[in-house]
Amino acid sequence: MSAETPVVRLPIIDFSKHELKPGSPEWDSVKLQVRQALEEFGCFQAMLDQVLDLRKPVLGALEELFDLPLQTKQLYVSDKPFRGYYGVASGVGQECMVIDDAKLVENIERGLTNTLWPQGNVSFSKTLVSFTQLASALEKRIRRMILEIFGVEKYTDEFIDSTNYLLKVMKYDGSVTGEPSLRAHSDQNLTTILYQNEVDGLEILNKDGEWNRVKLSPNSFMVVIGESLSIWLNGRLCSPYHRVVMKGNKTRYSIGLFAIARGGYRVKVPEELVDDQNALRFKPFDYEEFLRSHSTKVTGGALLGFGLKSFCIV
Ligand SMILES: O=C(O)CCC(=O)C(=O)O
Ligand SMILES: [Fe+2]
Repeated sequence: MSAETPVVRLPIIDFSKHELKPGSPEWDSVKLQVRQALEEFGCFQAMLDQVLDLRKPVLGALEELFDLPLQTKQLYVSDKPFRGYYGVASGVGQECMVIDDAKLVENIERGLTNTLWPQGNVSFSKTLVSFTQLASALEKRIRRMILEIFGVEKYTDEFIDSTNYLLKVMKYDGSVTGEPSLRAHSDQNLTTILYQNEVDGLEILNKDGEWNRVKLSPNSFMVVIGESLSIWLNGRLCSPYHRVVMKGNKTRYSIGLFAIARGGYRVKVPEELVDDQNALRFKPFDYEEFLRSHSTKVTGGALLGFGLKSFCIV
């Protein structure tokens, strides 16, 4: 079955224009492309000049990290949901590490780098921080565009200010079994920004219920809508189902920045998105409360925690 999976080329949207300021014609043109891509796929590729500059250091840092001995990687333990090293638990050759509140440079430096390299590793920290900064700036721009698309831009600052970022680095061993290395899921957070090495593996479920392999461009980040944002929009955009299936024996590395509604912030559908034609579909929720109450599992290394929509459905 797996050898036949068709390839989908997701739209590539150019974010590298320097004049890309809210209100400019360039901004409006990119916003329109974002809308079309999200309505069709729930995801797209965002092209940025700086991505190619970061490619070598980021992929190098991922290899350097996962090449460490297992005992060293296991020093990065979890004292909070999600944070930590998750290795080979799934039995499908996937390892990952999650750094919470990655927005804070100190958490990368103090939490991860200094645990794994007690003598320090400045270039490693710098690389992950650069990725985090570029990806989070892009995420904020895209969220602003999405709110404008639905005429609720007045909430942009409050919404963005209530966001935490989580950084996740992943390694997938090659496999020929056709079994997913990361099982099918939709991201439960707000939005996800992904990047990978040259080894493909990501698949998304299209509207006809068929799996498509995603061919990712080396100069672009993959942008994915999560369930929290879909709920905030009263269901207006859909979060795509996706998984990772490895083919062949090459190792895949990926890195993701996950925007998450901060604990204490109630994710609530704006009143402007509810009317006679659009009944309120979701009750307000606190994402951290959901995680706590919903026996969230980090299964196979995925940041899952299924069931957000059923948790808050009206
Ligand atoms: O490795 C990837 O590209 C996808 C990872 C993913 O979907 C996730 O961690 O939620
Ligand atoms: Fe995902």
